[in-house]
Amino acid sequence: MNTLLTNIREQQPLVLNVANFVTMQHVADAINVVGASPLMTNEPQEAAELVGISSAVVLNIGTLSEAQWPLFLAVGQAANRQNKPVILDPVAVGMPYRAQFVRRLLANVHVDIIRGNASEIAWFAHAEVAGRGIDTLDQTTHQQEAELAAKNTGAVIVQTGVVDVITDGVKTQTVHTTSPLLAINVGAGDMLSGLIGAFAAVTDDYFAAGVAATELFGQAGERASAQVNQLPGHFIGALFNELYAMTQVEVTAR
Ligand SMILES: Nc1ncnc2c1ncn2[C@@H]1O[C@H](COP(=O)(O)OP(=O)(O)OP(=O)(O)O)[C@@H](O)[C@H]1O
Ligand SMILES: Cc1ncsc1CCO
Ligand SMILES: [Mg+2]
Repeated sequence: MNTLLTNIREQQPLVLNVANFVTMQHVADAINVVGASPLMTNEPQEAAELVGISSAVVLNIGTLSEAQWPLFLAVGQAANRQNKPVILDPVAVGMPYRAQFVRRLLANVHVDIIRGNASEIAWFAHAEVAGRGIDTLDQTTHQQEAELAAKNTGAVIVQTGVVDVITDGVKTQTVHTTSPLLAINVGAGDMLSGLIGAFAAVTDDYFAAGVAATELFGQAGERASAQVNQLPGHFIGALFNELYAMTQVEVTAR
């Protein structure tokens, strides 16, 4: 039994998000259906007080602007001061502006978990991968890059793709759920990053949080894909239904 999921249902931790404006609603819904409580923020002045009532912080750079630098800094530093886990989703970090923003962020904020696709994680391994055609790399290379990214950053890395790789640079675990609809759903990665926040909110073991969230999300994605006969237009509702159902089973099975 996934005891972390039970902990989420019982504690209903608040997960604070600096979200992107494309997938914000889906991220809030995903966090909500597994039993945690989402809160989105866009005001640096309230960072300390919102972090104070939160159990994890998710920073997503999807629709970044320089005006948001004080927000990222205030929320990240408040989380560090208050010992709350910080999860980073480095959307398109290979692009130069985003790259220097993330470099600045990592110089000022300790990040506990980074969740990205293979191209994004490769940037943390090498810091020079824009347009490198990373998808042609084989899985062994992906895993080595995830481990190198973990060593470079000191963060647990959750690298998503056909196979998901979770590593702290020493121990590594792979998750083999296969859901093509997850791959094409805009925001699947953002939702997973939010769920990792929900799991990191209930344990200090961020490796375990990364594994549990990735397994849950992958399994829900597989079930939802089957439910809708692989039709993308019906997928998101089915995904929330399956995430919710799996959470209910976990709790009633106690
Ligand atoms: N080729 C694939 N086959 C099956 N599942 C995949 C594939 N690629 C990604 N996934 C799954 O999709 C989810 C999101 O991962 P992905 O790597 O697409 O994130 P992302 O690129 O950040 O997505 P987004 O930007 O849309 O949020 C993960 O659960 C991952 O396991
Ligand atoms: C499409 C898109 N553009 C910026 S963020 C985002 C959602 C995927 O992360
Ligand atoms: Mg993404």
